[in-house]
Amino acid sequence: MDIVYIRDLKVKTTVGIFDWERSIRQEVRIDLEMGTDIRPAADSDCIDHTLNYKAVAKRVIALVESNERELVEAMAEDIARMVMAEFSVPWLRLTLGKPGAVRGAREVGVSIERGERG
Ligand SMILES: Nc1nc2c(c(=O)[nH]1)N=C([C@H](O)[C@@H](O)CO)CN2
Repeated sequence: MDIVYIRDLKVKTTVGIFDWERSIRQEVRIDLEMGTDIRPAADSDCIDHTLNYKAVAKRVIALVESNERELVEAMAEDIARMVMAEFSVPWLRLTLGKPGAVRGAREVGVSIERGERG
């Protein structure tokens, strides 16, 4: 299986368990790897034959910007389900991080893997 990826996608959203976090928008950082077969696109050199990372990124940004969750776990699962359903992705690995959320750590968050690798 091949991978189409989006790395270091930064989006502002409302996420967190504390009252002060419910009233602000903070940045989350997303890495997304999506399983696919790139050979049809490699042979045809045509965007219609591949998983369009720009289209996926636009949907992820729209979802995260409009999403309000307490936990990064919930937000990560929302993104994974949307990508798999809307783009027919059979397998993905997603990291959702909150930069600077914990003093002394560059980033905290979750990494999840969903679906079957072909
Ligand atoms: N496993 C998690 N732990 C924590 C989360 C979370 O979403 N998942 N969230 C927080 C707070 O919102 C934190 O990010 C604020 O600094 C704490 N732990």
